Amino acid sequence: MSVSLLEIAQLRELEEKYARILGPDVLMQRAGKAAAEYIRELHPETCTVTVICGPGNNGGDGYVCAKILSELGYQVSVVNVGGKTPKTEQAKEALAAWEATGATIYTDPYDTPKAQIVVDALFGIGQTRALVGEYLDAAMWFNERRALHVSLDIPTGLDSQTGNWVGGRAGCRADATITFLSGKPGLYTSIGKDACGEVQVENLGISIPLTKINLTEVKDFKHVCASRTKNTSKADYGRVGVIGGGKGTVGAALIAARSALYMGAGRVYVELVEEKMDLDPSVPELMFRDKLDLSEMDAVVIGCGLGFSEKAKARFIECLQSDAALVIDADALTMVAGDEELLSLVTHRRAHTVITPHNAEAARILGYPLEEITADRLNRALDLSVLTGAVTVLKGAGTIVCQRSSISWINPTGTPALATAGSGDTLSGMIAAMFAQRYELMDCVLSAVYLHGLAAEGCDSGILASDIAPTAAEFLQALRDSYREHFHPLRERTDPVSWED
Ligand SMILES: NC(=O)C1=CN([C@@H]2O[C@H](COP(=O)(O)OP(=O)(O)OC[C@H]3O[C@@H](n4cnc5c(N)ncnc54)[C@H](O)[C@@H]3O)[C@@H](O)[C@H]2O)[C@@H](O)CC1
Ligand SMILES: Nc1ncnc2c1ncn2[C@@H]1O[C@H](COP(=O)(O)OP(=O)(O)O)[C@@H](O)[C@H]1O
Ligand SMILES: [K+]
Repeated sequence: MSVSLLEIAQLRELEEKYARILGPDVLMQRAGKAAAEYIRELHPETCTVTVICGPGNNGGDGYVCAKILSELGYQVSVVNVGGKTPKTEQAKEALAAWEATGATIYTDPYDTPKAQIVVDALFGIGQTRALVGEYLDAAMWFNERRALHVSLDIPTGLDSQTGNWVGGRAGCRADATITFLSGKPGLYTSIGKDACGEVQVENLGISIPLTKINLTEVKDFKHVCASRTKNTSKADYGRVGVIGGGKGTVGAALIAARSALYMGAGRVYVELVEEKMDLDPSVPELMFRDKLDLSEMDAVVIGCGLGFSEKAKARFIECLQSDAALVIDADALTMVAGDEELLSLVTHRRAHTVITPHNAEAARILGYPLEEITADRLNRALDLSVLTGAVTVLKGAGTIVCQRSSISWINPTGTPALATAGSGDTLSGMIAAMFAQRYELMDCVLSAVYLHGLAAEGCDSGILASDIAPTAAEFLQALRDSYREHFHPLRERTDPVSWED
């Protein structure tokens, strides 16, 4: 099962339920304690800490955390930013408990002594409007410190749903975020990827319900991680066809095709609509056809470097009418934008269909300005799946995978090293390879997206698109080794991945 990411309404519901069951302040006490323990893990040696607290329950968490850290021997300064009375009873009590220690309460962080750790407890999921005044100043103070920056629940200013800044106003940037009850979608996509630093989820001893938004984990595609049976041949791993080859962009189809081979497709064929090639000397395993017999293909990738010629469009229509699993990428996506006939063919497909737009392609298909996509990538991915009936892979930092049933996954892997020409083509080839090997629909998509991202972990740049699939294949092998080890009846369980549900 995936890791659930809860939306605000679901978090509020849980909060109310457990306030009734456990008492109103128990979750805040647990959150503050978990935060203090997390900070101790990050910096076991006692040191100077400044906690900046806002007017709501996030601030309450901050007061509880401050008191526990102080009891652990850290030298803690606390700021009640703006000096107002907290808005909730629990937060008032938490402030009173800190005051009872006799420590100074600051109202302006600039008055506090220098600290090695700064803790952001300004706002959490209750922030509804852009930061202004003393709160904005406090967030700027936080960012300016040369210290370890820790945010409680979410970095102040971040929209926990979309991963954008509330009201477009930048807030706190943390090195580490401890988030309570469950992960939230905004921590794992868009600006959230930068603002949170390392994310630690602390469920506060509460059982978290399954939800429609998940963070992908390896267990979500464990069937792909099972070893192949030995008595097999290439016929068991299917045929992938890649159709591209617009003038000057042959490479895109070759990259996709090569990736499909690395990810285990039995045979891979290439059809170039405008160009002619019989052999790719760097990948002689690829086979070239003037026109693929679509009925022989298990999976087809169309769009990578395809161009927009009449011939390309006619071929796209034939693919849409075929029974092959189809990955629609790049130029084919642009063709669909504003073309009712093509869109209708997409929606009427019976075989598996995946669309892999980046934000700009998503904007074209939906007919929205780009900003409306980036403002809420999760909901726009859902719009795309509803419009097309296809599984949507909305690419970018925190790629979103979404089904029409409105179940979504945010992919946790990937780095800016993937922001290089051709890496999307690689992903399309990888997805098609999984289809050719006849895994279940979501196993195919989630595994390809996850492994594609994993291949770039630890790098900011310096990766060529054609290097991604070979590295992803190595990671897949490591997962298969771990899986086999785990389920081997005679071996000790030492593998790092937990495979049980
Ligand atoms: N959901 C839960 O079950 C738990 C929540 N806890 C904490 O409680 C937080 C949520 O608490 P709250 O609902 O009090 O929310 P916040 O602490 O985020 O504060 C919201 C308050 O600030 C006001 N506000 C919003 N934006 C503002 C702005 N830009 N300038 C000034 N005021 C603004 C709101 O009107 C509201 O009164 C969570 O993020 C978490 O830290 C934890 O204590 C433990 C459990
Ligand atoms: N900053 C980033 N962090 C994580 N993944 C990224 C980042 N930038 C790009 N990617 C990934 O790289 C790929 C780029 O695809 P795309 O934009 O279609 O490139 P191309 O058209 O050159 O093939 C996508 O899988 C996307 O999710
Ligand atoms: K916060």
